[in-house]
Amino acid sequence: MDGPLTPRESAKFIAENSRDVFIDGRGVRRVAELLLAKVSGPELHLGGWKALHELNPRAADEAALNWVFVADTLNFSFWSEHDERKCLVGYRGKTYSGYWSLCAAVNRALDEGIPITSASYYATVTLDQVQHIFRSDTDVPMPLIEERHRILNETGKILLEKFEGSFLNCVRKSEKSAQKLMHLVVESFPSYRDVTQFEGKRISFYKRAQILVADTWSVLEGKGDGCFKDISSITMFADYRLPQVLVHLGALNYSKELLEKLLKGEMLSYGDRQEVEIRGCSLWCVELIRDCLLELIEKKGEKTSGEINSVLLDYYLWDYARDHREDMKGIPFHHTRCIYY
Ligand SMILES: Nc1nc2c(c(CN[C@H]3C=C[C@H](O)[C@@H]3O)cn2[C@@H]2O[C@H](COP(=O)(O)O)[C@@H](O)[C@H]2O)c(=O)[nH]1
Repeated sequence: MDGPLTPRESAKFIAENSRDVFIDGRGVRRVAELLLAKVSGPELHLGGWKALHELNPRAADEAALNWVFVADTLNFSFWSEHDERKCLVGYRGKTYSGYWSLCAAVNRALDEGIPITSASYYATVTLDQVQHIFRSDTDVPMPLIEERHRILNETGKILLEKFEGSFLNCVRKSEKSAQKLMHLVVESFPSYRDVTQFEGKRISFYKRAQILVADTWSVLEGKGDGCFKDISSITMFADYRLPQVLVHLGALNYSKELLEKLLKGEMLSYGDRQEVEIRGCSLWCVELIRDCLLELIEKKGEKTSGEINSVLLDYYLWDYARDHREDMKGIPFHHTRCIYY
């Protein structure tokens, strides 16, 4: 049986058949113009991954890669039912929420001498130990903690069996191809298989596999084993924050019926038609924004600080969403509880 459509093909197909989510061409252009002003700055540059984020590793070595692998293996579902009651992790004098609470907990564990980024440790780590490592400063635990425990054991065992316990060996097997690495990760590690159905077709988003490739490229600073010649083939990562910021910026719209559902905080299940439309149209929207931005750069002869691709646009828009949380309060994000994003 042939595989699912690629994320890019899936997104195009979904956008062409979507009933409740719509891309706004004028909004796409407005976002591209917003980004045009940033193309020569640090935010739309590979170096921003380290320069702008104090919890990310500084190094570009095997240990840093294994840090990225654990972080992206657990990089899912941080949202809480009530925003005022959520998991928080204090680390080195700062308090972190959401994805950053995961990174803070990993760094806190390493500081405490717990080798949480070593496969030989997390392949057999117990649920009690995982609950301690990812403990919250509030009475709200990190969501899906049992799933995180199961996935750590499963992933650690496979990394030991197939890649001598180091993600560097997985990267080296992909021979500097982003696509080969993405597919090797999806084939080897079940929790990365972000695949579902839409209108009778098998589609893929591979959100965590794609962000793992992107973070590998970033942590290795695009050099050596991380010099992916095809990094531009990686699309944005279909999570629950990007749709929210794209609606906020006017590039994406929801039908009245869907917006009402989201405003009520109704759950959508992984693979539901509307959930797939939100993820697919967001992905396609970012592809259109990237095309428009590259046209504007060409037309205006703008100097860029390196190649502009969907990975960098995604990172920028995700950071923008974190920095504009207050302004975006009125825009709902979809509530899906799953291990894929
Ligand atoms: N599209 C996209 N989704 C991303 C990321 C990240 C963090 N990655 C990079 C960002 C900085 C570092 O440089 C990391 O490399 C997390 N997420 C997703 O967001 C959700 C968590 O959101 P909140 O609850 O607000 O923390 C959850 O689904 C999580 O999977 C990204 O970059 N793009």
